[in-house]
Amino acid sequence: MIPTLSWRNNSVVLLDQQALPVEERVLVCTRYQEVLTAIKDLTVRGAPAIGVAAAMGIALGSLSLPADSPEGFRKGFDALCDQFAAARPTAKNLFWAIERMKGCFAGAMADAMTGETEKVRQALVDEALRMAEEDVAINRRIGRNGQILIPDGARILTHCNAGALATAGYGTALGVIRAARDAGKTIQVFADETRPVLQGARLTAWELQQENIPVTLITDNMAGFLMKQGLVDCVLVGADRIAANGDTANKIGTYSLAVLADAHSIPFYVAAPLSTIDRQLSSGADIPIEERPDEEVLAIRGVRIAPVGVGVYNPAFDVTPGGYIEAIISEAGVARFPYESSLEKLFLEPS
Ligand SMILES: CSC[C@H]1O[C@H](OP(=O)(O)O)[C@H](O)[C@@H]1O
Repeated sequence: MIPTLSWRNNSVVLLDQQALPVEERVLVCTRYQEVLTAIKDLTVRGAPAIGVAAAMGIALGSLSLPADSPEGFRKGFDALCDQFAAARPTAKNLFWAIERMKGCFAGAMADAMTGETEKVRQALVDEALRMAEEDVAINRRIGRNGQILIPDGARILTHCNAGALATAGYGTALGVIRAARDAGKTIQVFADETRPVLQGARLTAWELQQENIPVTLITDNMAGFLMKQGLVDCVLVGADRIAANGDTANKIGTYSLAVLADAHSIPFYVAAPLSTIDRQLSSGADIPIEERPDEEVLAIRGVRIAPVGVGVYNPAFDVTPGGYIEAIISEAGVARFPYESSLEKLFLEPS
């Protein structure tokens, strides 16, 4: 599979996720503005992936920053970071990645002050590439930690795409599925199509098919009936921002799945790197929820499915209270309710 994102000849190469599954094509970004647009229009999407994409975009933008003065160079860098911070509001990983790039810049400031801006530019590129590499390793650890929860023969329902396409590789929720398969377990996946942008139908179904992982596509409104028939053993999803008490923002429709799973006594798991956890947020009440363009609801691939002029509400995420979540799987280990303490332990005493 073409990598979700990569750095090639001072350009950011993105697998164009708007074109999948019909066409596998890449977008070669030679200017940071192209990366910024790609994040906004979901050419690249998924919490960890947009973090790494922003890091690469900032590194790309730094290559053309005017360096006639250290102050001007720093102001230009800060403006780059601000633009990427405004791209999408919900995924904590985006802001975590930007802070990491700022830390790298601060660490190289001595070089910037002496006009060694080429060293700073290279340090930023190296940091972005390191983040991409680390993300895949983190996802493999999430997979190992999570697959223990997956019984042989499990029938897993997932929502949206929390796979290699949502990360720098391997995936979070789909990373757990890959790890369970690699542990020799027989699994099958039910993928919610995930209206309105259809990440499940277009991306998860495609991604799992690439690896011959059995996947059955369902529409979002079928999940409850599937559970009632006893056809789901667990629900496994990704996350975009997790509050200190475990309240989790994820793709719209996740909360509905959690309530349905609770009603049918089906375990509901969240898989996410520690960079998704917002330790400053005591609950999910203040997680910013992105509202996206009406067109995403009014049409599918450009074909209008609703009358002109109808009102539209298009929140891209919802928040699942921590009490509905059986376990949160990270690279540092598995946290269980109550999350105020168990999540903090992951930061302090990784297993
Ligand atoms: C591994 S995080 C993936 C996460 O991001 C998705 O949102 P979007 O496709 O809008 O970026 C969705 O919430 C996934 O669970």
